[in-house]
Amino acid sequence: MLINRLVVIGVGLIGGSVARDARKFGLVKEIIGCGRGEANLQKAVELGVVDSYTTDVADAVKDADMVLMAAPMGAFESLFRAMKPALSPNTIITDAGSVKGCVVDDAIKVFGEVPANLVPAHPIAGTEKSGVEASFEGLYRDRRVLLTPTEQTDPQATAKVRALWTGIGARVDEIGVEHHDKVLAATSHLPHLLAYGLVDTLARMDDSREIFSYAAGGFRDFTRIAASDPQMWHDINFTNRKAILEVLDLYRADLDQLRHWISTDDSESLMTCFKNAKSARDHFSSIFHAGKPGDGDE
Ligand SMILES: NC(=O)C1=CN([C@@H]2O[C@H](COP(=O)(O)OP(=O)(O)OC[C@H]3O[C@@H](n4cnc5c(N)ncnc54)[C@H](O)[C@@H]3O)[C@@H](O)[C@H]2O)C=CC1
Ligand SMILES: O=C(O)C(=O)Cc1ccc(O)cc1
Repeated sequence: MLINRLVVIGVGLIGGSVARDARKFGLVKEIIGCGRGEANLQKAVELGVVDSYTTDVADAVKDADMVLMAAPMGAFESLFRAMKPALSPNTIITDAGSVKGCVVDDAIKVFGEVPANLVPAHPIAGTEKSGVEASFEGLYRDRRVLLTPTEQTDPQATAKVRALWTGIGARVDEIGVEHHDKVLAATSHLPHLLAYGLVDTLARMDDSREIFSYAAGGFRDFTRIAASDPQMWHDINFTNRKAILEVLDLYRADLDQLRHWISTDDSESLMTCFKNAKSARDHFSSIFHAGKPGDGDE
């Protein structure tokens, strides 16, 4: 048995999916859910995702072997504060948040240093749905999980978190915190921002009903992620502000360039751009894993 008592703070899509598989693969003896929404936590017990729950964070973590934080990024600092008085030095703290620099920063604010047993992590798969009822077994089979241990992180804690993810079928890599946030700003945070922005722009147009009713598959592909949880994406944009602004500025400049080519009838430049993009997309699609929710390539 890898973990005696696992505490999942935020039993939603991600926390619930990890809990389901941790149990299925016999990695945990007991799973305690913790969060703010009692109805969701009760549902988690009914579904067998957790064994019991509490809304009191200190109570939840006091005898935990591992705490998995799977709440929106904006909640992390107050969660660290709430767990601090009850944490044992042997308890491993890990998370599933989409941004990693803010986890380290929040931990330093609360604990005065990066705790040796903090192993920041990010599973790079999910869906646009939220809540425990959206969680499912197998979400992380063959999916990538990035661990971002710091210099202070105890390698044994990292090994245990790695074993949890590999135990539920994920492929685990380690990467630096800052590098993680830069890469994910480009491949995940920017596309979500663009999808939200486009849908909002079109929804505010006079003929929006007609626009949406005649939308083809391409529009659905591009905007599925705009149905994601607004609170979660609000928090991601502010906690990864610097990296997102950098890549957004780059993209804005390239959009202006596209506009310029169209307005000046520069057919050659537009064609070159589209050909380059197509060959890059064709090349990268061979390394995507198609056919499962959350891979962004359905
Ligand atoms: N949705 C996705 O596809 C992915 C999400 N993530 C990250 O995982 C985390 C959780 O996301 P989801 O499971 O999708 O969200 P979710 O909305 O399905 O679940 C989040 C849970 O956290 C609870 N919660 C909210 N505020 C809280 C607080 N202050 N204290 C305790 N619990 C609180 C909510 O009640 C909910 O049960 C986020 O940090 C997100 O960035 C990471 C990878 C993929
Ligand atoms: O629904 C999708 O396609 C996603 O991109 C899910 C997702 C959302 C946030 C993450 O940090 C990682 C994956």
